Amino acid sequence: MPLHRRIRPLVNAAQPSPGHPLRTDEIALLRSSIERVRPLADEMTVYFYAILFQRHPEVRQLFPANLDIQRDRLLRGLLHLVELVDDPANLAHFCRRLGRDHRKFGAVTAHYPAVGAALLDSLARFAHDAWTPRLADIWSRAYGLVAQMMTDAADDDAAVNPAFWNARIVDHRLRGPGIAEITVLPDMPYPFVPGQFASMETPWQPRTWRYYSMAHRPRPDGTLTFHVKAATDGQVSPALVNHARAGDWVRLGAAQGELVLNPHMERDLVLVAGGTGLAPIQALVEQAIDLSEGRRYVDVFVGARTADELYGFEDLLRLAQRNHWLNVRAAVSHERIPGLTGTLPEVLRRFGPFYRHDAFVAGPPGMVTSVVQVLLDQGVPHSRLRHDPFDVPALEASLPGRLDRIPAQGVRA
Ligand SMILES: NC(=O)C1=CN([C@@H]2O[C@H](COP(=O)(O)OP(=O)(O)OC[C@H]3O[C@@H](n4cnc5c(N)ncnc54)[C@H](O)[C@@H]3O)[C@@H](O)[C@H]2O)C=CC1
Repeated sequence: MPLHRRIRPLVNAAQPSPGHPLRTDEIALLRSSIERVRPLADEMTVYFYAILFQRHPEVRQLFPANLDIQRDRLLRGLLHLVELVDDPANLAHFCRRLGRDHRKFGAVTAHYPAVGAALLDSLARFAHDAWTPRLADIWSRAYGLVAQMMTDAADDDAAVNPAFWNARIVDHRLRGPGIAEITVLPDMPYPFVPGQFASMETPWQPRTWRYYSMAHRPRPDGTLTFHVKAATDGQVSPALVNHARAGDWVRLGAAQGELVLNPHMERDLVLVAGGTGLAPIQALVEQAIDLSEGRRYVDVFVGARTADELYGFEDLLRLAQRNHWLNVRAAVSHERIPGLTGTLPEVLRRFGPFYRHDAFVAGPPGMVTSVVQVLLDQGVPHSRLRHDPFDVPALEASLPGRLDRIPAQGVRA
């Protein structure tokens, strides 16, 4: 049975049924307890992992050696779940994605109670006197529901997909300073739609997963190409750019992401790519070519810091030469070159307004935030703006209809 038919609405102020739905007053309590621990988030997450690993040492092996990013994600995930608690459809969507994605960590049903107990004990400790038996009961039911939805989704997914895909690097080429285009061949068919991304684990940082978008529509030969820039403070992307070679193996989690075209919509499109955010935008351009056949105009803006980093632009120009409805423009922000100079938000202000368009934005979080603001100022409604808060997608990726509520923020790979 599909998951959405299995879950009952979480909120039911009139008729609370024992053990399950949360009433409005209970949700308010849940939220106020989270606000209470929010300033102590760092200490609370350290404590959470400490007691979890002390009680269940076998769980430690599921996590990367360096827990810093993971710590950050736990609390953000929790905050996000609490934010969605009165929105059953989106909560189910989020838990489903989380449950499916957690399969790659080897997270089995048996671990959920251990995590839940550590979580409640941590909340109890850091909420101090605000923690009451009633609050403990509310949290316990909320956690139980989330864990149930995640395990159901994981079970459903296990019927059709592997927990992860092994993929062999078949091509590795440098496209700019510190930028590589890496093509892999998964050992089994890898389903995705253009604009989505995969999580990737490399042999150089076991159990550390980073996110990279497929730069194309699905191909007949099943290969996948990613754009990777070696972040100076990163652990995974520098290894992928500088050490990975054809013949190396990586692992991929299931495709995710909401940066996807609705094939039934025919509005004009504005697509904005900053740096390696070009990957999903290029995939959307390919799909628009398949779908549109000139039924709509597509404006693409590609931004880079320097001309050397403006890889991939010529490929787009060639596509534009063959498709009159496709316009592509590039902007360079940290160098003066003939053509467009400036940051993407500045350039979009010059070319807009795009209020009749559907807008898709991909790139560094700061750029996404400011481009989204420019588009909102130009009258693009939230409902027609799509972006993935890319650096923490499994936990905070935008949900249909909630795009306006999700901040773009995060850490570099
Ligand atoms: N689906 C998605 O949203 C995807 C996101 N990404 C993310 O894109 C980023 C790419 O990084 P790089 O290639 O190093 O980009 P970058 O730092 O070289 O910047 C690319 C462009 O964005 C502009 N920009 C950067 N920060 C800005 C800010 N705060 N305000 C306005 N404009 C700004 C730059 O001027 C330049 O035009 C990574 O963080 C990666 O995680 C990558 C692929 C897909």
